[in-house]
Amino acid sequence: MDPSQRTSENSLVQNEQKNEEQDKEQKNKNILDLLPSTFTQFLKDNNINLEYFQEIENFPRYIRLKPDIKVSIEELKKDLGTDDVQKIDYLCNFYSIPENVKIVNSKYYSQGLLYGIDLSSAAVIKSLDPQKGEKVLDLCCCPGMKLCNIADIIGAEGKAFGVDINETRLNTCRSIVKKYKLDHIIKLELADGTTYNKESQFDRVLVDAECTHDGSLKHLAKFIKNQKAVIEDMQNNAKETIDNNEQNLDKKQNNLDFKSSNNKDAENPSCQLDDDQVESLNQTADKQVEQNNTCNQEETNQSVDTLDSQIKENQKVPQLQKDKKQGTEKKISNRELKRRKKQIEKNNSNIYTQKKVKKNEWSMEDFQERVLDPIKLQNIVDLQKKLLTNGFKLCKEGGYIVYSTCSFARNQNEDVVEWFLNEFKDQVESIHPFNNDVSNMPACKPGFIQNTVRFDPFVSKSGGMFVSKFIKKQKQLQN
Ligand SMILES: C[S@@+](CC[C@H](N)C(=O)[O-])C[C@H]1O[C@@H](n2cnc3c(N)ncnc32)[C@H](O)[C@@H]1O
Repeated sequence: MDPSQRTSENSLVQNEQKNEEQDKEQKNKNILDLLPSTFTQFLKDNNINLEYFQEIENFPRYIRLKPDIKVSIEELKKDLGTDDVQKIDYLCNFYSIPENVKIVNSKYYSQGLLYGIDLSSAAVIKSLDPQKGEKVLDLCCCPGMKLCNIADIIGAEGKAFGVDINETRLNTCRSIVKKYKLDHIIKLELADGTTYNKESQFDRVLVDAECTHDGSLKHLAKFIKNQKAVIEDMQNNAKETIDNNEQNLDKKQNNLDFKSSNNKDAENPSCQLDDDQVESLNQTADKQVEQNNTCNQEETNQSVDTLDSQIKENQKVPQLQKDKKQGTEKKISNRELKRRKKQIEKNNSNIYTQKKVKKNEWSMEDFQERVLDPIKLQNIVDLQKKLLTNGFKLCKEGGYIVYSTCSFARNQNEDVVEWFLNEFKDQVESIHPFNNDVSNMPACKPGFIQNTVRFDPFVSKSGGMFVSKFIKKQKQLQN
């Protein structure tokens, strides 16, 4: 190949790369537009890569089989009705399947032999590393997927204690435990994990703490999908407004033409003013489309105000017309104004507070409440510290504690670990959740401090998860 040909090929590749980057940037921008600025600030503060959100819609889902079941991958494919079943080698009896496969139709699922569980959750149990016959405590156990995983590993010679403060969730957990025929291994207790007390100490303690759940990106994916639908609705409404306004403009122009040929008074300023206002409403509707795309709460609120005063202005028009004895005009204008006002109000309803969400889906209020409310956040961090402290107390010397959350927030993760290590400096030691061996767990990345790891959609194709592990030192070894 001559050098000039090579140069042009290189520049073609470079251009393609540039285009791809621009596409990515544009996609990120679009997604950013769907999220309120407070939330995107939260993402930035916690180093949450926006590309996560591109990935979520393409996530696989994961299944785990009970350890004692011998099923070939071919049988599994047949049972699940898909050829796309991939074995995940670094997790025991673990597979990825396409997102749209409904496991409720699986015969193995109905027989209690197959679980739906996220990769990051199974990784937490791999980090806890329970052994056959051990006594293990799960201090925040509901709904119970990790607890069942523990029970499957420790077997009938072991005992798994599951504690949760929420009775309803505990009842759900109870039926899951029953379905998977693990009631002889698992003991469930309704209790506050911060004060739960047992004389005998545990070989391993899992503190999968209550958190803001912002790592549950599936919620986010649904939220974004909902927001997209809301925005599309609003765009359609705004377009309808523009079309209607244009039609009215034509009608008014015809009226005006008709009147000017019959009545000199028709060229009155109020008619002119009305047409201007139709035009200005069209512009407002255009702006509305833009604003709806921008999705900035403050801006949306501002436009409500602008439109309100616009409507008030419009309402003065019929009065002026009445003064000028334009009876028929008044009738049309009032009706038209009411319709416009209704349309504008419909368009203007704040998209973040629209309750278009179904049960189990997040609205913007859920986000605000879960992730952004500073008082709630502080309470959660306090709770996490108390749970970890009690988990530490209940663990036997030489035993292991795993602290995990499904939040990306540093203050619920690394900051809690740093506090814990400082508080119990002579009594605990942090150890790497996967023995610092990438082949043990390729699907995670280092956390912000030593011996901590993070799962995220980008590196793990899973929900977000933070994992840390400690060993409780034996007294004679403590300094
Ligand atoms: C992240 S979820 C645990 C998920 C669970 N480990 C699993 O894998 O299915 C947190 C749980 O903590 C529970 N929780 C909150 N405060 C608690 C407390 N003070 N004591 C015990 N459990 C608590 C909640 O009810 C919730 O079920």
